[in-house]
Order: sequence, then C-alpha cells, then structure tokens
Amino acid sequence: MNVAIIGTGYVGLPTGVGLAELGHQVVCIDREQSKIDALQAGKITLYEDGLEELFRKNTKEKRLHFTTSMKDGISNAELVIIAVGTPPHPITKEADMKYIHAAATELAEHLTRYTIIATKSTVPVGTGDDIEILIAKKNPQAEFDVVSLPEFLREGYAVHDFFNPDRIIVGANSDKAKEKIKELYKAFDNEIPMLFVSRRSSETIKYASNAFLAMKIHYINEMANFCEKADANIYEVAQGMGLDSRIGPKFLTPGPGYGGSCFPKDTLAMAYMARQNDVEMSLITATIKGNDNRKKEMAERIVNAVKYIDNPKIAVLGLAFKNGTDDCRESPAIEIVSELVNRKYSVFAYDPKAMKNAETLIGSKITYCQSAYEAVENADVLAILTEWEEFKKLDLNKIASLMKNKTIIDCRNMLDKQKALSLDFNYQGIGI
Ligand SMILES: NC(=O)c1ccc[n+]([C@@H]2O[C@H](COP(=O)([O-])OP(=O)(O)OC[C@H]3O[C@@H](n4cnc5c(N)ncnc54)[C@H](O)[C@@H]3O)[C@@H](O)[C@H]2O)c1
Ligand SMILES: O=c1ccn([C@@H]2O[C@H](COP(=O)(O)OP(=O)(O)O[C@H]3O[C@H](CO)[C@@H](O)[C@H](O)[C@H]3O)[C@@H](O)[C@H]2O)c(=O)[nH]1
Repeated sequence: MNVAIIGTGYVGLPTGVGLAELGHQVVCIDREQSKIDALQAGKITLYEDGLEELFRKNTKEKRLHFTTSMKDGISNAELVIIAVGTPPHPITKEADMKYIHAAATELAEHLTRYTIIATKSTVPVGTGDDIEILIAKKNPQAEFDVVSLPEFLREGYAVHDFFNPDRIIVGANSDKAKEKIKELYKAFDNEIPMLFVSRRSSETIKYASNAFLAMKIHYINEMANFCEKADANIYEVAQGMGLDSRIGPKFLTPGPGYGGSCFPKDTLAMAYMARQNDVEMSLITATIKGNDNRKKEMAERIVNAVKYIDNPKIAVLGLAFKNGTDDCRESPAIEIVSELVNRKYSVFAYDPKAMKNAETLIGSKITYCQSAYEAVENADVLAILTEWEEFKKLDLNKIASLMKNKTIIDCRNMLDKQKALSLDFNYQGIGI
C-alpha cells in the first residue's frame, strides 16, 4: 500500500520505518527541511533502539522515502497518517490543534483519489469531525474517510512496540475504511487484537489509557511515601499488589514523577475536555497536582542534603525523562535540575544519551560531564534521576572515594541500598 506520513518525529519516523518493513511503500513528510535533509542523507534524526538498522535497510530497498513536499508525498497515497504534535496550549493547556489543522488543510488539495486520512497524533474527541470539515471545505471534490488510529508506543521501545502492540484501536465510521486498515496490518496475520470502535470512542481510548497509567504511577509514588514513613518496602508492596490479576504488575515503579511528551500533556488535555463537558474527573486532577508536587519534593530532598554546606556541588545522573531515550521533554530530571539552578546551586550532570537535548533546555547553567564518575568527583550529594541500566552497574566503592560528602538521593532506586549503607553513605531511596 502507498502510505504517506505527515510529521516525521518520535511517532512518525518509527511508524514509517515499521510500515516499510511490513512491505508498504512509505513517504515520510516533514516541514522541517533540516530533518528531511538528514534523513535523505541517510542520517537518523532520533535515538530509538533498533531503528537505525531498519531505517537503513528499508531506505536501501527503496520502500522508505522522505520529502518536505506535501504534493509529492500525498498525491500517490492510499493512506495518509497524520503524526504531527499536539502540544499543550500555553494558556488553556488543552491540546493545541494548530499543527493538525495545518496538516489537514495542506494535504486536502493534493487528494486525487479515495484516500484514508488516519490520525496517529493524540487528538481530542471530535477532531476526526473537524478534519472532515476542513478537508471538504478546502477540496469539495475529495473522496476520503477520516479514521482515528491512536498510537500507544513508548519512547525507547518504539520499534518493539510497533511490531508487538498490545492492541490496535481503529475508530472508523465506514466499512471501506476498516478494510483498508485491516490491509495495512495484514502482515501481523491477525495475531494482534484489533478493536474496531467509533471514531469518538477511539479518540477517547487514547486519553483514557494515558490518564489511567499516569494515575497508576502517581498512586505508587504516594504509596512509596507511605512506605518510607511506615518502614515498609514499596517493591514488596507493588509485587504483592501486582500478583492480583485485576491490578497487574506493570507501571508500579516509584520514581521522581512521570514525565515525557505524553502523560503530562495528555492528562492536562483530558482534564480540559472534562471541564468543557462539565464532567468531574477528580482522579485526573489529583494526579496532575500530585505529580507536580512530586518533582518539587524530589528537589527539596536534594536541597535538604546540602543546605548547610558552603558552595555545595550537586552531581546529577540522568536527564532524559526515562531510560532508553534522548528525549528530555517534560523530564522530571530537567525540572528538578532547573529548580536547583534557580536556587543557585552548582550542578554537574551526566546522561548517556540526552545531554545534547538537555543543553537545549537548560543551556550552560550546569556543567555537562562525560561520565558518571566525572560528575560525582568532589560532589556533596549525588542525585539519580533517570533509570538508565548503566547506573545500576556503578562501582559504589569508586563513588565513595570520589565524593566529598557521601550522600545519595536515589530517586530511581538504582543503587544497592545495603551496600551504600555499608560504605557509610547517607542513602535515601524511594519507598524503601
Ligand atoms: N512521542 C511518543 O512517544 C508518542 C506516542 C504516542 C502518541 N504520540 C502523539 O503523536 C503525536 C506526535 O508526537 P511526536 O512525539 O512524534 O512529535 P514530534 O514533535 O517528535 O514530531 C512531530 C513532527 O511533525 C512535524 N510537523 C508539524 N506540522 C507539520 C506539517 N504541517 N507538515 C509536515 N510536518 C509537520 C514537525 O516538524 C515534527 O517533526 C502527538 O500527538 C503525540 O501526543 C506520541
Ligand atoms: O512504573 C512506572 C512507569 C513509568 N514511569 C515514568 O512515566 C513516564 C512515562 O513512561 P512511559 O510510559 O514508559 O513512556 P512514554 O514514552 O511517555 O509512553 C507513554 O506515553 C505514550 C504517548 O502517548 C504512549 O503511547 C505510551 O503507551 C505511554 O506508556 C516516564 O517519566 C517514566 O519514568 C514511572 O515513573 N513508573
């Protein structure tokens, strides 16, 4: 099938690569010239495990193409996937639809035959209806169906999740459109559950899922606070809870709060939609507030460790919003570091993948180090903010010999608490 994807970012690129690998002819369109130039030159523009290899293979086998031209991309497509950003509106915090509306308007004039327009972007309920109106207005002759095809991939696992999704949700109001989406995923051989629902239900499923997962994290973070006071262990508690199949073991890992480009913005957007529809969603509102407080609490823990020291040095390990990605959007680590910088503390940070992106957000207000050990040298406190596997393997003896004052605030429980205590560290983990 000839597929065009508008928006070649964290969703658009892995989706394009994945669909090409399934055998489709894919054109990825982006308005950012430098991104398309790089991709055309064979340079991958974001880090995702396993992506580069498949990108190279499918480009070489001529199933994957890149362009900035909407005309070149759309005019041959049977299916157009919209994967542009839907960031929070700066004032209302609802999903800002300017990129979606622009994409729909720009694509409309190039529709030359029956085409499916599928939204993979996370979009508010009713967006499919708006897109229909925009396209029909711009190109009254166009024959098309608008489908909601929400994306559930996780950053860092984009390739894995593309090929092994828990489910494919299809919000389609016509049988022709349903058949086309079935054809798109034919290579999965019916092994992935595909749920056909109304377009509005599909749009809601995406927000309902993300808000629920965010709430689960907030819940376990509050439970971790309780465990710290009650001398219980959050991992034992989470394991015990997770054995109940109604609860499940996933998304019960405590930390410094959830971040990323999805949960923070999608919970805000869901809360906005609830207000618009005059529906109370107290759990979502409490989750948003609790998660904001969580990051402040973590910054406070670090400050408390150094507040009586003259010109303390703070070492930070991890800047990405989670492991496996270079993405720092809405990263709890960035918010915590920014709070420390605002309070004029000297921060020395290291992240295996995200330093370049972190620098675009924090600038030169902190020192970027080439390794974890360089960051901890002469430090008065070490704060671990991202759950990179390599932090688990750090040599605590070496850290003890490098630090000036031996305090660790381990917001991801990466280090061995007992070992740290035996080496006379003042060690604070989360919920343990
Ligand atoms: N990042 C994730 O893990 C993830 C997962 C599931 C769903 N989503 C949703 O998918 C959408 C995209 O997210 P993302 O993280 O990939 O965003 P992104 O910012 O990484 O990528 C969006 C791309 O769209 C391009 N773009 C914007 N308007 C355009 C236009 N009119 N024509 C051509 N290109 C245009 C931008 O230049 C950018 O490269 C969002 O709605 C997000 O909520 C994201
Ligand atoms: O038990 C957990 C799980 C996650 N997190 C944090 O939660 C955030 C989000 O993590 P994750 O869900 O793995 O990353 P995303 O890539 O943001 O993926 C989420 O957001 C995407 C965009 O909508 C969806 O497609 C995915 O299904 C959904 O998991 C990160 O800060 C994690 O550190 C925790 O603190 N504890």
